[in-house]
Formats: sequence, structure tokens, C-alpha cells
Amino acid sequence: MKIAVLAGDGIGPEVTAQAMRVLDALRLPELTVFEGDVGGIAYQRHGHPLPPETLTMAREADAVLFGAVGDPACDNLERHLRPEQAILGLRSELGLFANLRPACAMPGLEGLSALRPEIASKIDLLIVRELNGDVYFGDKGTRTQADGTREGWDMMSYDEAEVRRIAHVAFRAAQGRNGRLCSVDKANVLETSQLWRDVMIEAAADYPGVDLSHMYVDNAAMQLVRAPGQFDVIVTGNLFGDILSDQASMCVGSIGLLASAALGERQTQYGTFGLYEPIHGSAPDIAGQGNANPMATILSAAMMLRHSFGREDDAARIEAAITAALDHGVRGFDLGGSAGTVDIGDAVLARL
Ligand SMILES: NC(=O)c1ccc[n+]([C@@H]2O[C@H](COP(=O)([O-])OP(=O)(O)OC[C@H]3O[C@@H](n4cnc5c(N)ncnc54)[C@H](O)[C@@H]3O)[C@@H](O)[C@H]2O)c1
Ligand SMILES: CC(C)[C@H](C(=O)O)[C@@H](O)C(=O)O
Ligand SMILES: [Mg+2]
Repeated sequence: MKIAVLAGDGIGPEVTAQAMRVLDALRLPELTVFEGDVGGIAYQRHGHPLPPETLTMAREADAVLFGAVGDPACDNLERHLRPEQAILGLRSELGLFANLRPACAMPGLEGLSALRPEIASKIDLLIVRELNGDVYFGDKGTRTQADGTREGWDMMSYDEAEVRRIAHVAFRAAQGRNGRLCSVDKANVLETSQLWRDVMIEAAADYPGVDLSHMYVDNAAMQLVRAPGQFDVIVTGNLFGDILSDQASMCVGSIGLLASAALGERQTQYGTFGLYEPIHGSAPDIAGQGNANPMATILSAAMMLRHSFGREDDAARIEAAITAALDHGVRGFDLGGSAGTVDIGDAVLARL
């Protein structure tokens, strides 16, 4: 079981270290860990945020555990050299088109959520975000017109094959949950979304047991705060999914809690190849302070054991240890507590 650990920038290495402690504690005899540079640190050391050796390491692994990338010192670099290009490059080069971002109420956090406790306690949803298309990967650029006016553009596009494959992932996820799928788009304005909606409706014919609904993204953002309990599975495009998942995190309690899996079609001898990462970024404002909440990354490691290694029992043990730690009142600074990154790692390990 080969995993490539790409810790990256800012709080990435801090939170990844705690996830690795948890994996080590499971004493999985076949686990082999490779570490690679990615993001701003890779740019500093190798002149590129995604050096070829890191991409090769990721390709040759059975799964990738990813921290975060992003470094304000790189803000003025040309776009292809910026740290964020590394995660986009990994997702596209490795064919990881399906991003699973679960958001579920956790014990004792209802009072800390941005929502009223009786509303927050009902959250149990999965965002299925398309990860290889949309404005992220369309033609883009900037130019200065003859009159000196500057212009920038990012082309939004999806073809039907791209929409169909994420539709099938989402319908299957809904089949395995409560049978409700809400497709979020902006079909009242965008051609891309009209195609998206048509393809979702076509795909629904294969899943008679799933109840498909459609919602415009502006309404979805509002409904997520008004009554998140109405959602089971949400399927949406790359940009809308990025935004709605950060929003969902505050409905649970903190962005330091939400994990994710990026999956494609490749199967290894153990399961589905995937990249696992917290939904948050490198948090430069708190990097180096030992205050970052590592729970999202620890939960991402649990998702890795489930999807890439078929170790449901170990995944469930990690999730139970997180739940038990929260139940016991362990709170990071992001949740109004005083537990640091390592304290939280200790608390989870103690319960594991
Ligand atoms: N997948 C990724 O690698 C990824 C994801 C998002 C953002 N980024 C990058 O990260 C950098 C910072 O972006 P941002 O500030 O918009 O988003 P961010 O998610 O890094 O941080 C947003 C806010 O949440 C807090 N926060 C985030 N994670 C936390 C944790 N685990 N514990 C406690 N608090 C936490 C931060 O301190 C900050 O105040 C940027 O360069 C951005 O591009 C990378
Ligand atoms: C860093 C950035 C490219 C990334 C995204 O937009 O996908 C991040 O926000 C995320 O949510 O993983
Ligand atoms: Mg994001």
C-alpha cells in the first residue's frame, strides 16, 4: 500500500503530520510512505510547484495524501508557477474528476455552527463536485486593448461526457445514501448549465430509485444556510462546488473539519486510486503557530483508507476517534477552544 504524502505549504505540513501519526498508530503492515515536495516549497526547491518527480511519485502510489498549497510570497509569479497550479495539475494529470466533500453534523458543535443549533444538527450531506472542467480548465488570459483597457477571461465549458461521468458518480452516491440528488447549476443564465441539467435528466433514467431535483446556485447557497437538512447529495460543477463546500463547512462548525476525496476511474489492487485532502487551504494567517485544526486532514486519511484501500473498519475507527474527541470537548482555536494542532492529534490518538 504505497501512499505519496504531499504536505505542501503553510499549515499543510502541520496538519498532515497529525494525520500521519494516526495512520502510523494503525500499524498497517503493508503501508509504505513516500514524501514529495509540492506548491510554493517545491517552487523554492525545484523551480516548479509540481516537479516531475512529485507527479511521478503520485502516479506510482496507490493513493495521495495532500496537505495544502498556497504561499503569499508566490502571488506575483506567472500563473503556471503559482502553488495552486500544483493541485490543479495533480487533479487533471491523474484524471481525478470526482470530488467527494461530505459535511455532517458533529457532536457538540451545533452551538458553534454559524447556524441555529436545531438547524445545524440536521446537516448530513455530500457535495459531489466535478473537478476536471469548468472555468478552472477553460481558455483563460489577460490582455491590454489598444485603448489601454485591461481585460481578463476564463472560459466556462463542459462537454456532455464530462457531465455524464460525474452524474453517474453522484447518482450512485445517492443510491448508497438517502436516494435524493440535487443538481446545482445556473441554467437560467448559463449555456453550460443548460447542458449540465439536460445530461443530469438523461442520466436519471438509469436510476429510478433516486429522486433528482434541480436548484439554481444562488438559491442553493441560501438554502444551505436556511435548511441544510433538505440536502442528501448535491452534484455541481467545479466552481460552484468549491464555494458551496466552504460554506457547508461553517454550517458544521469550521473549515478545519471537512475532508475530501478526489477520485477517478483507475483501480489499484486495493481499491480506487485517489487524492485526499482537507477542503481548506494553507492558511498563511495561522501557519507556524501550531493552532491549525488537523481534524479535516485526519478525516481525509480515513477517506483514503475507505476508498483507496478498502479498509472500512480502520476508516470508521478514525472517524469514531474524532467524534469521541469532540464529544469530550476537545476544541481547536477555530472552534473557540484552546487545543493546538498537536493536542488535537494527541486527543484523537488517545481515543483510537
Ligand atoms: N487545496 C488547497 O491546497 C487549497 C485550498 C484552498 C485554498 N488554498 C490556498 O491557500 C491559501 C490561503 O487561502 P484562503 O485564506 O483563502 O483559505 P484557507 O482555507 O487557507 O483559510 C481561510 C481561513 O480559514 C482558516 N483555516 C483554514 N484551515 C484551518 C484549519 N485547519 N484550522 C483552523 N483554521 C483554518 C484560516 O486561518 C483562514 O482564516 C491561498 O493561497 C489559496 O489559494 C489551497
Ligand atoms: C486552491 C484552489 C485551486 C482549490 C480549488 O479551487 O479547487 C481550493 O480552493 C479547493 O477547494 O481545493
Ligand atoms: Mg476551495
